[in-house]
Amino acid sequence: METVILAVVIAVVVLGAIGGLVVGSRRKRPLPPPPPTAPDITAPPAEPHVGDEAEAPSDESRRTIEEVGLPGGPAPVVVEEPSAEAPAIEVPEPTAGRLVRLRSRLSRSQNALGQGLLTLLSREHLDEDTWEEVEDTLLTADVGVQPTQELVESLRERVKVLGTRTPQELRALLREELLKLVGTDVDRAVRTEPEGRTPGIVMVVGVNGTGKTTTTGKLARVLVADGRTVVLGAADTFRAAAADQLQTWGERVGAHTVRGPEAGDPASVAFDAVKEGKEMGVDVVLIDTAGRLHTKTGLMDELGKVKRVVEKHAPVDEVLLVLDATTGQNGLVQARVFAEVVDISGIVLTKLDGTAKGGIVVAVQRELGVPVKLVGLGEGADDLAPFEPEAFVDALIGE
Ligand SMILES: Nc1nc2c(ncn2[C@@H]2O[C@H](COP(=O)(O)OP(=O)(O)OP(=O)(O)O)[C@@H](O)[C@H]2O)c(=O)[nH]1
Repeated sequence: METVILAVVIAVVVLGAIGGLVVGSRRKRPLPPPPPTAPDITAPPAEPHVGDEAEAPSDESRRTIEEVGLPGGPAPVVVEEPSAEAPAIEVPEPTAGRLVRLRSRLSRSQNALGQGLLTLLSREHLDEDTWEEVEDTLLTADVGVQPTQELVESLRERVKVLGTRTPQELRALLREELLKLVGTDVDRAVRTEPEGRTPGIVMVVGVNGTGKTTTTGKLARVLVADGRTVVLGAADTFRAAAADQLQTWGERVGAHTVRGPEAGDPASVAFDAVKEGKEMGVDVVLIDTAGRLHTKTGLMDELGKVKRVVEKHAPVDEVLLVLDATTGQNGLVQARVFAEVVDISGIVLTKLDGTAKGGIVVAVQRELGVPVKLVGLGEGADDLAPFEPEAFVDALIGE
């Protein structure tokens, strides 16, 4: 019995000791960290990095900023796309009599050339020195050597015959002689009405900055003013802004512009322009070409290519060379080079309003054997005028 009691006591003591150990060891363990609660964020969340999980996509359809109303605020406003407004189509001024209307723009040439000559010829004694001054006046106005000599010779002869001279007689004499130099019996109409087919095809060529793109745009207005329909071809693909510039000119008079990719093939734009012009049934297709530097043979060759490609449709009716009247002799050099590459059929002299060298009209015609057909007398949209020899000479000598 005593043995049993002893065994029970030992068992109780051993169990107690074990329990105490377990409890004791548990108490010594550090407390587990508290469950995470939402922290107060004071700094922006870090940027995601490569390999970070993307947020789970939400199926909820997103609302646009217009749909999210402010609490208690007004109902969301529906913003409507502004309807693209068609630009107003302008009605250009008629072309008849434009040069007469714009003749005051030739005042610089009038003072230097017309008035200069009249003053010299009115001198009582026309000695050698005076005739030399006449010659200098003509040369300074860029009339050119050969035409100057012809004019001086003729004037000397006629003044001698005339004897005493009244200002009216002198004026009439000079008018006649200048008209002879400029030429009155040439067809100066821009050829846009080929027989038996439409559209007429006009190419506009010239060196950068002569006013070529502007002239093409103004010419579209000239044609529209005369009741024709026009498609423009922006084959100046080298200068990015040229196509925009041309398109703006076209839109103003309701003319469609055919364009190509920037730096694309000018010949293909020109080809497409004529194709679209045919499909649309317009009267005239005007092609603006890149302002080629006359020293760059490759570019010049390309101009020839534009013409050849266009002629797969039909012959080009008119090739207009745009020359800046203020560049004088340099303009003549350009004219010569262009004439070698394409057959120039007409000349447009721009910026005659800004020069005293109106005599370039005579010189350039002589140089190319091609008539001046249009003259630029300002930057205004309707400042391009059909060239009329009488109105031009009258403006020079001041009626
Ligand atoms: N005063 C005056 N300015 C003109 C006349 N014709 C054109 N201009 C101006 O000349 C500048 C050059 O004209 P553009 O048409 O851009 O010249 P562009 O020859 O086409 O030049 P590229 O496209 O670079 O070949 C423009 O500021 C025109 O307004 C004119 O008859 N008189």
